[in-house]
Parts: sequence; C-alpha cells; structure tokens
Amino acid sequence: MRPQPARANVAAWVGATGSLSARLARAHPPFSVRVLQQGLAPAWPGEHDSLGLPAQAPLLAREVILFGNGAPLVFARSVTSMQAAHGAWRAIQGLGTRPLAHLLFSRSEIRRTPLEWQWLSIEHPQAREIARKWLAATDRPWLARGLWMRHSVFHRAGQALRVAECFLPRLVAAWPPTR
Ligand SMILES: C=C(O[C@@H]1C=C(C(=O)O)C=C[C@H]1O)C(=O)O
Repeated sequence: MRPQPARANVAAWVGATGSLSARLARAHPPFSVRVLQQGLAPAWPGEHDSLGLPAQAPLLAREVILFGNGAPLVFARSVTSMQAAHGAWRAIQGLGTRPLAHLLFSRSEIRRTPLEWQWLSIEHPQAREIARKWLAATDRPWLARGLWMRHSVFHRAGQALRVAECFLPRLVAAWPPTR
C-alpha cells in the first residue's frame, strides 16, 4: 500500500506529466544532466514486465542524476531492450548529457503510459542501490528514510522505453515550484 503523499502538491508533483527536465530547468536554473552509466545492465524487478519483454532479454540502461542550480535533485533510470536501443530508441546512444526529454516530448508519435509511483523505504534493495550511486556520484549521503519513485513507459514504433525517476522526500514536499 503506497503511503498517500503528505500534501496535495506532493501528489501534483510526483504525478506531473510533461517534461521533468523543463520543470526543473525553470525552477532551478542552470539545469544539467550527469550520466552515471549507460549500457548493458542487469534488470531491476518489474522492468521486463513493464517493457513486455521475456525475463532474460538484455537491457540497455541509462542512469543519470539531474542537477538544478548546482544541486543533485533527481536520480533517473531509463531502460529499453538492446534491440530497441538499435531501433526506435537508437537516438539514446548519442544523447550524452542532453536530457532524454529531448527525444520524448518533441515527437507526436510517442505514447506515454500513465505515471505510477510508490514510496520506497531506504531498506528496499532499489533504494539502497540508488542511495549508494547517489553518494558515489555526488559525495552527498541520501539521508532520507526513503524516496518517492515514479515510472512510466514511452512507446514508439512498437518499442518500449521505461523511465523511472526517484525524488528526495524534502524536494518533493517543497514542490511544485511556483515558476
Ligand atoms: C523524461 C525526461 O527526461 C529526464 C532526463 C533523463 C535523462 O536524461 O536520462 C531521464 C529521465 C528524466 O528525468 C523528462 O525530462 O521528463
């Protein structure tokens, strides 16, 4: 059972559609993307199901931290099949530090499933992995007792890309930004 967001704006923020990058860039300029890793990676639980893939299908994962005004704000992990990484989602290969949003919100033929979100205690294996990567990349401990994780799946030419974004509770509680 997901704990209900503490405040209405938390639900509004975690459930906000549109580009997260654009929202952060407006509220906390300058905005930047730091790529932690991109390439063949083991799947997290549920990723193959989200993508409609068999359990052993090789996945390409892109993990980044989004920065605003010099501070780390969001950890994001996007996954797709290696086949799609050379097919409908091949543009990810050359994306570099440009936000993935460039590929997702500029094309009309891309369809996005509704956002789903959950609260993960810091004891959850994925939360522990995120906190470890966050510390290694930013030299800042996660500190919070958990995190809000949301995900949705983008479909293009019959191939799926799952995007998950993880938010610090204090960041989410202070959002959405007024600008
Ligand atoms: C999907 C978006 O792109 C953001 C940027 C990402 C990246 O560059 O890897 C991944 C997820 C998002 O937080 C968005 O801005 O909404």
